[in-house]
Amino acid sequence: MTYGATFPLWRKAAGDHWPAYTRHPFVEGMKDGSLPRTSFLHYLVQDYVFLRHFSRAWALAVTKADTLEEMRSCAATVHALLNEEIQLHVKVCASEGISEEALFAAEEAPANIAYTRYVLDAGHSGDFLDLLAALAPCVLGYGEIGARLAREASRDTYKDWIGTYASADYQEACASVGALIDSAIQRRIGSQPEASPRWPALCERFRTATRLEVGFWDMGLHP
Ligand SMILES: Cc1ncc(C[n+]2csc(CCO)c2C)c(N)n1
Repeated sequence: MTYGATFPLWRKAAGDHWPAYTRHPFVEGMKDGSLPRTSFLHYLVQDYVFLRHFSRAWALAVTKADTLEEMRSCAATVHALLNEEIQLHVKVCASEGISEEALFAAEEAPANIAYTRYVLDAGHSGDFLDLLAALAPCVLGYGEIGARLAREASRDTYKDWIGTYASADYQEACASVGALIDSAIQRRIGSQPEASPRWPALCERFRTATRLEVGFWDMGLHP
């Protein structure tokens, strides 16, 4: 999956942290069905909390955008997160006897706090590009993981999760976030972004968010 021109460059700059995230033992456990259900449910409850804060970060992106088109794209993501992606968590947890009230009241794990507050700070202390670089690993990494697991999964245990991120809808959302990043980069630092003095800091944002994704899977695996 390339999802545009910028993402493959950022992914390469993240080095070994990228496969540590997208091929984490938690992911491989969903692939072969060996991931314990308790780990998955613990992850889902934390992810519900994660999505609330992640929605706030995309809402911050609306305020950091320069054009109406950028604003629309970020606002559409806020809508999809709050009204669609969170619903999957509510549904799966309900079927396991975890109520929405319990989800809302869940205590946020330190790795979870670290990740979302890092992304929010990237937006508060930086501009639209800093924020997009911190948001990108989450959105596009799950697109990559979903597409690969749909091809390689050997068990159906986690097929709903895999199906969500492998779906044409989600893959299209990734393509449009990739296009949003490319046009935002072009608009602010031009067609040779790697030559921009801002480039190393943007790669660093992406790399750090990728490391925080690894920490999130670790947290899921060892509740
Ligand atoms: C820890 C963690 N990382 C990534 C995602 C995936 N994700 C988060 S928001 C979003 C939609 C657009 O931003 C997607 C796909 C997740 N659920 N939990």
